[in-house]
Amino acid sequence: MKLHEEPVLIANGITKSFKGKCVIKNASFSIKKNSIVGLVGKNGAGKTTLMRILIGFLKADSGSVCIDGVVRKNNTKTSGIGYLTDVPVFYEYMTCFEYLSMCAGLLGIENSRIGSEVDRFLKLVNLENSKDKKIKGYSRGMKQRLGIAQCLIGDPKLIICDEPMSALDPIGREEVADIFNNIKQDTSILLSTHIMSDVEKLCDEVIILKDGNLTKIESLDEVEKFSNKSKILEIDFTGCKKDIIDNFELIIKNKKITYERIYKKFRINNLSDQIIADICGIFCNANAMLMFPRSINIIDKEIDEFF
Ligand SMILES: Nc1ncnc2c1ncn2[C@@H]1O[C@H](COP(=O)(O)OP(=O)(O)OP(=O)(O)O)[C@@H](O)[C@H]1O
Repeated sequence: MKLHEEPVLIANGITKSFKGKCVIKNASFSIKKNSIVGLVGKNGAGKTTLMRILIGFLKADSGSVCIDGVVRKNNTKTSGIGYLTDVPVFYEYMTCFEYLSMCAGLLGIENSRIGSEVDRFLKLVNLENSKDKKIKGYSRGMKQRLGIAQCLIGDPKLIICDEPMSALDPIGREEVADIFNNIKQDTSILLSTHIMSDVEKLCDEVIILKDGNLTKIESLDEVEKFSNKSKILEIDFTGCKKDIIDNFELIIKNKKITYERIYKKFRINNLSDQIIADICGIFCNANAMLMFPRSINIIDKEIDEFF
């Protein structure tokens, strides 16, 4: 999809310190319409702090935030942005329909429109069949989808989601990813995450926070390269004969692939398309060489190892 070039958010020179420690240093960036932007960084990098400043829950020491063309004063809350915390809390004795209706009312939607509006959001997050169940019976994934519906009320131009997929199982993560891909036609999304495969699957751009400094990756190609750097290809020859394993090692050495060997396991960092093609090529000929590893896996590095 071609991204619309007009930014929905422009942050300029955001700086924030806590007790003399600078967590965000002079950060400037923008978020385009119809885009999904990942915010990544290790624990304590300042992701939540930055998101809270953008939404207006926290005052920056300096800098400005402009939402959809309107510059927000430093300490005012912002309309036009929805916010989903990492662990959303609901009135669990309510049904999801009742809860969203209450939120819609509090946000000033006219009574006559609340029912149809809530149904529209429930459809977007695939909860229409559970709308009359009490929230306390919801799974973690359903609660997360309810949280997304809540922050879509009022059709904000941007939603900001703190670790929206971290606590979910793979199916829950897929469901949330599908929802994000559907709603980005109308709403840009800034999401923080520790999960690099989610970044690769979802994000058009990535903001990296490290030591208070912000850098941004702005093309899909670069996002893919960045995400590849976060992966390790692990080839496990446990149970295989030593000469077969040594032969494999010789082949990858000749191909100048950098690797780490731990007894019968190989770990290959900094994956590229070329390396993946080379490894596939080797195993296409595996039959002739009787080279059958026990497993070949692509795994995500721990976020702290990556940064
Ligand atoms: N209200 C506060 N008072 C003092 N220090 C704070 C406050 N809020 C955050 N910090 C500090 O600022 C730094 C950044 O915290 P923040 O929660 O923004 O990081 P994060 O990237 O969201 O981390 P995580 O991935 O663990 O959620 C941390 O060192 C944290 O201890």
